Amino acid sequence: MATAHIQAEFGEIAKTVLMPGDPLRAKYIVDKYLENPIQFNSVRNMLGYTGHYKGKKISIMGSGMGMPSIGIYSYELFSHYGVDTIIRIGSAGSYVENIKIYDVVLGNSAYSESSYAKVQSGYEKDKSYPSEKLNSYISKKALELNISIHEACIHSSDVFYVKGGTDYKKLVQDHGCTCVEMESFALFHNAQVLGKNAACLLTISDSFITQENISAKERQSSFDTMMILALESAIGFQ
Ligand SMILES: O=P(O)(O)O[C@H]1O[C@H](CO)[C@@H](O)[C@H]1O
Ligand SMILES: O=c1cc[nH]c(=O)[nH]1
Repeated sequence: MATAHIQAEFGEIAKTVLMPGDPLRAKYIVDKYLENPIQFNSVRNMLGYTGHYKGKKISIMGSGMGMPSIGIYSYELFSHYGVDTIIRIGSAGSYVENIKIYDVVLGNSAYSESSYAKVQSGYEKDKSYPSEKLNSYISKKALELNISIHEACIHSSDVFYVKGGTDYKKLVQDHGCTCVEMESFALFHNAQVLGKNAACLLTISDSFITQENISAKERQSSFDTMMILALESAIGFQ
């Protein structure tokens, strides 16, 4: 039965879902990599599809931007549709010199100022964590595919435009954050409370160090290295 945000019937969504923030990034991956895709969601234009990659069933769905949005979709996927594993595939801004534009980061923790986890279940800490088993699988897969990744702490921010600019050096120094995005703290938390698996792969689209950034079109359709790592990890981990 449908939810208020996802129109799919039970069984139409695979056990493993890849989630970019951008629904058009979801469509790009589906068009390029999936066999026989079927669209299961168009509510609010949050496009979701199920198809096959190398013969294995997999779903790809946009999460929207920010923790409230991925909080809703990931919760419904895990608790209502029987999804076991979500791998976020996002863009991020680098806070450190050695993580450069187009580098791929695998989050080993997410620091946040957000109240998401406290409101959701009373969790008071400011870091949440991915599934260890899933992360170590992705890490092994990256080695096997000769894809270089940084395993690092992510800053999950509620605010894209910070007055006066983000004090990123303080976030690096005080919390070990290496890059910023806006969803993984909530995704990791939902997976934790529901006993499911979550991980977050990011491609660097902006650098706080060099001020470089890539276009909206590139954020939609140029993250193939991360996409291949996510697809290969998803089908192997199932
Ligand atoms: O490219 P996505 O996956 O949306 O991720 C990042 O991009 C958006 C901001 O531009 C935020 O959602 C942030 O987390
Ligand atoms: O949240 C984000 C995502 C990409 N780039 C940023 O600077 N912040």
